[in-house]
This record gives sequence, structure tokens and C-alpha cells, in this order.
Amino acid sequence: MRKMEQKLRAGILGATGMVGQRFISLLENHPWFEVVTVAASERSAGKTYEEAVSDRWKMDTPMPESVKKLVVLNVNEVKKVADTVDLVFSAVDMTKDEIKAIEEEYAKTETPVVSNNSAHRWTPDVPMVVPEINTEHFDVIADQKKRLGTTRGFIAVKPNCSIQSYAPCLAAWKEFGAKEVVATTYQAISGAGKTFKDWPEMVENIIPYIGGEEEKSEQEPLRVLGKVENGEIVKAQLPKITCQCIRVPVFNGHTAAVFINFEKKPTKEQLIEKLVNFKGFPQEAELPSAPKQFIQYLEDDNRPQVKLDVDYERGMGVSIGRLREDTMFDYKFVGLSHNTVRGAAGGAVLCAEALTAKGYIQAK
Ligand SMILES: N[C@@H](CC=O)C(=O)O
Repeated sequence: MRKMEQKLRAGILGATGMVGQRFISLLENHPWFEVVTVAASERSAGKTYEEAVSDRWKMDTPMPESVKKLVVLNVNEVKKVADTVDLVFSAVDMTKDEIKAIEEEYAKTETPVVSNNSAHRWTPDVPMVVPEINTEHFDVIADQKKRLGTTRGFIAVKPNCSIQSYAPCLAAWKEFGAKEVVATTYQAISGAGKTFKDWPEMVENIIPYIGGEEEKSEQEPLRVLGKVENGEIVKAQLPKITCQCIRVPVFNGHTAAVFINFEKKPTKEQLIEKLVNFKGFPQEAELPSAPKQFIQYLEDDNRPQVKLDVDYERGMGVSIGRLREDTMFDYKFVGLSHNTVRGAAGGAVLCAEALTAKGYIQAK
């Protein structure tokens, strides 16, 4: 792993919410980034982070001492926040249009923005990256900077949490030409920023609707698998994906049950071999948050299980199991990933590490 002479100063936008808290806990003792600024809505501004969050801390590790006394800044005071940092992680909770605008404002202060939000996921010159799959999409940053009129400020995003338990398989199996995918996701309540305490109706319940989620789950893998053409990302045409997204009474961990057809049907052994050997830039560059093994394949019929497997590779790995031939499709399988680590803050931190290692983010 590369050593940093001086850590980069990081700010967290939307620091008091569930994903903001996850950023803070993942960045505790991070070798490259140090959280120096926390920003949130006007309601929290002026309080210490500890006061602003008080009994709303939802992580299973204690609030890091290093952030407790930081005074929360107003996220709308863009220049004031940007002046204190080298990059920001964004988990702001606003309308899509407001997020689009404020993330661009931050980029225009020459501050790289690495965002967990969906607002810019389809902006043509904004890369949406799973670092094991498509860091070549960072190439569009040069065109984005021209559009924004910046020299170092830009926006990069990570995709939705729901796709992380099956999209990596599609990338690993690219040479077999996946052509049709039917997926059902079983999504944890932390994806909605909730605990069972603040969402008691989810106890022993299933809700078959998550607003906007099915479109994201069907379309976003295609952008991740797409290519860069003339400074823009052009999405892949295949596979066709149809998806149902269901909220289940689990705290952390999104599971997906997937059926798949290929152009060239591989053997089960070939599929497993591709999964377990799949790696990318994070593993080659030994990025600090990279899982050593991105995808594990579990042979037992009763795996992956949320309780046993959600924290695989500190929540940064993906667990696949139950791969078998199907009567209507070529194969079916089950995938699991940690929705607030790999699927949210952890995915964004890995993205920022890849951007730093490739020279897109430096000290101001
Ligand atoms: N929208 C998702 C969160 C993913 O980023 C969910 O509700 O689970």
C-alpha cells in the first residue's frame, strides 16, 4: 500500500445521517484521509458533532473521539466548508435538483466530490464507478472539468447499493455475454437510513416497494458496464435486466436472487472460476479499503446468509452462492453485499482511494 506523507483533509457533507455516520466510522484511522470537517443542515450547524448526533449514532462501533468536538458547519455555506478540505464525501439529504446543484458548487470551489447520492449518476461526464470494474471511466473527468471550468474540482459517484450483490458477477462473466437477467433484491432497512427502533412496522414484515429502486437496479449496471466515447459514458446494451426490490426485516445486507441467460452458456466451474479470480485496480494497487478477494463463492446450500456473510472482507466483499442450472434460464444464483459499506460509504471511500492513487485528488 502506498504511504502518504500527509493525509488529505476530508469533509463529510450530510455527516449526521446514516451514510454520513458510516463515512465517519470507516475513515477513523484511515491512512490517507482525515476527517477535519463535518457539515450538515442548518439545524445541526453550530453544534459539536457529538451534540448534533447525540443518541442518533447508529454504528456498532463508538463515535470516533476525533470527530466528537468538531463543530458542524452548514452544508449550504459551500465556500466556508470547501476552504477547510482537500476533498468531500457527499451523503447530503436534499432533493435531487438541490443535490445536483450543491455538488457542482463544491466541485467549482476546486474540491473533488465523491458522492453516494444518485443525483449525478446519469450526468454524461460524471463517472459512476465500482473500482474493481470500471476505473477507466475516470477518463471523463477531464471533459467534466472543462464543462465546470475547474482545474482540480470534479464529481465522481458510486452506483446504488442494490446492484452490488449481482453487478460484479456480470462484470466477472463479461466474456460469456450475459444477455438476460431477472433479479429480486431483498433490501435491509439501513438502506432507508432506518433502524428497527425508528421503523417498528418493519419488524416481522416485508414491504414490496422501494421508491425508484427497480429502475436504478435495472439501469445502473449497464452504465457501470458501459464504455467511454467522446468524453461521455455510453451505457452497455446488454444484458437486459428486470428487477423487483423488496424491503425485508434485516438491518444490514442486501441479498439478490438472480436468474441469468448467456450468449455462450459456460459451465458452472467456469463461472465460479471467473468469480473467485475477479480483481481490478483496488487489488493491484493495494488500496487501503480494497478487499483482498472481492468475490467469494460459498459452496454450502444455505449460504450466503446475512448473519454469517455480510461482513465478509470488512463489508467490502461480495458473497455468492447457490449457483446452479435452471429449468427456464441458463443459471440462477444468490448474492449478498453490505449495503452501507460496499453499497454506500465504503464504495465511495474505495472510489476516492482509486482517484487519489491515479492522481485525480491531491492536497490543495
Ligand atoms: N435506496 C437503497 C439504498 C442504496 O443506496 C435502499 O433503500 O436500500
